[in-house]
Parts: sequence; structure tokens; C-alpha cells
Amino acid sequence: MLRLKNITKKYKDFTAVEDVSFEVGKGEIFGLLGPNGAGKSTIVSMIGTILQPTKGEIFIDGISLSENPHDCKTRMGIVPQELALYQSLTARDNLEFFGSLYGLYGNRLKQRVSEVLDILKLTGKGNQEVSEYSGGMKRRVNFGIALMNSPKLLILDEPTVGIDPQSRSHILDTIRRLKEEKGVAVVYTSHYMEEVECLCERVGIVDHGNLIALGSKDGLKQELDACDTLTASFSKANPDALKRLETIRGVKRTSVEKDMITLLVSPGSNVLDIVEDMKNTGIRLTSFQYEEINLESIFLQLTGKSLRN
Ligand SMILES: Nc1ncnc2c1ncn2[C@@H]1O[C@H](COP(=O)(O)OP(=O)(O)OP(=O)(O)O)[C@@H](O)[C@H]1O
Repeated sequence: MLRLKNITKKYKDFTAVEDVSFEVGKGEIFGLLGPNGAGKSTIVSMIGTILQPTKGEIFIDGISLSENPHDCKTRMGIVPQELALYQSLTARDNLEFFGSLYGLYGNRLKQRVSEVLDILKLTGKGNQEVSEYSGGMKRRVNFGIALMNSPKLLILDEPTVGIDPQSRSHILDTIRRLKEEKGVAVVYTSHYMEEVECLCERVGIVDHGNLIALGSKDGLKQELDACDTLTASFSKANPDALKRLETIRGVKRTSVEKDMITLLVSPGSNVLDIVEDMKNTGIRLTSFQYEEINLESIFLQLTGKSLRN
């Protein structure tokens, strides 16, 4: 549905995005992750035709964006990072106005406004001025505007920044529904690791304008040979038993300090089996904790810095 081919964006001598390529399939939710200034918004703006790439090509539904921007725009909806709404208009009027810019009119426009208000769960408040809305409700309308032309590709640039949990989970649920029911392809940029982890099938990690990793969370884990961590405290263990820990299936590295064992284990290992094997070696465990490797730690491993910095 979306293909970026060797995209570069330069501002004079500064390269904001360098040679970025990725694809997003129909019905796929793709996460674009990166710290501040990494180049995410620049990539999104190029897809949204707000910026022109210095080099490279973008295709939407197989159509070249540079050769046929109009056809591409009719297939996509963009939710910008900043609210792009008329505060003095009602939600209904905002949707109607932006819907008319997409070429909708008459009954079709009115019907789509009602459908979108329903999707946003704002039908009862549709006639209220946006200036009277909470931040979360404004974000929902901002999101709804991108749905007016029933897009096949939805681009969301940090759509949940600073909103209440209810509006956030509503937006995330709606994205999932659009994918499942309508096969919408989604590009989702965010700083919120947990959102990307639970929402996106594949991710691209951007740093200093470069795509430094691309793949599914599990794929990235394998590529990096990353491990999950099992920490256990024990009350009793003989030295032989501790040596035998490394022979347990799935365990890649072990370290023991005072009454604490740390095991690095292959992702997807059966934790309870490992704990059972530990007990069988004669170690008396008092507690254990398992932490799956997450995108935050993958990011840290790749860049040496935290995403939120
Ligand atoms: N008009 C411009 N002229 C020069 N440099 C720019 C311009 N717009 C953006 N940049 C630079 O390009 C880089 C990428 O910016 P971009 O906004 O794409 O980052 P981002 O990953 O979206 O960050 P954030 O998460 O903070 O929105 C930054 O270093 C930024 O300062």
C-alpha cells in the first residue's frame, strides 16, 4: 500500500532523512519510532506531500506520489502532530469543511460526517464548538478529519500526545478496527513504546535521519540476538547446582551475585520450565521475575540512548 524507495531529504547542507526505504502492506500497522529530531515528521510530511523529497520515490497503492499526487491523496488520510481544527466551529462543521475539501458534497458528505462522528463516539457532542472540548476530544476530531475520505492508508504523527487514557484507548481501538474491518494500512509514529509494542506488527527505528532497524519485534530481537531476563532470588544453593544453570534449555548466560541469579534467556523460552529446571538442580528459589525484551531496550541497544531523551 505504501512504498518508500531510497528517500532523502536535505535542508541545504543538513540531511534530515537519508536513504530511507520501507513498505507497508494492506491491513498492516507499521510503527515509526525514534527520538526527538530523528526525522519521523519529515518522513510523514513527505508521504503527505507537505515536503518534497530531495531524492527517492514514494508510491501509494502502486501510484507514484510525484507523478500523480492527486490520486495518491484521495487514498490517504493524515493525522498531524499539531491540532489542525477550527476551534470556533463545531466538530460536525469541522468534519463537513474538511470533507468538502476531499470533494465530498450533499448527502454523501452529511452521511460520512455522521459515520465519522459515530466512529469517534462524539455523535451526542457533534454540535458543540470544538473550543469547548477537552484535549482528548479535540484529538479525536483531529483524527476523524483524516477518516473523512475513507482512506486506504492512514498516517498518524504522534496522535495521542498529552491525552487522557480514555481518548487514547479509543483512538488505538479505532485504528485496530479500521485495519481489521476495512484493511486500512497504517503508519504510526510515536514516542510511546508501549503503544507501538501493542499496536504495530512491524517497526522502523529512525535515528539521525537513518532507518537503523526494520522488522517485527520478534525479528529484531533475533537479528540483535537480544535476550529476555529472568532474575531469581534464592535461599539455598550449592556451587554445583549454580554451575549447572547454563545447561538449562533456553539459558544463554548466567550470573550469580549474593542471593540473586540473573539468567539471560532466548526470547520465547518457557519461563515456568526454566524455573522448574532451576528447582530440580537443587536451588531453593524464593521469588523470580521475568522481563521480556521490549522495543525500548532494542532501541537502547542500537543507539545507546533512551527513546524519550
Ligand atoms: N525546515 C527545516 N530546516 C532545517 N532543518 C529542519 C527543518 N525541519 C526539520 N529540520 C530538522 O530535521 C531533523 C528531523 O526533524 P523531524 O521534525 O522530522 O524529527 P522528528 O523525529 O519528527 O522529531 P519529533 O519527535 O521531535 O517530532 C531535525 O534535526 C530538525 O531540526
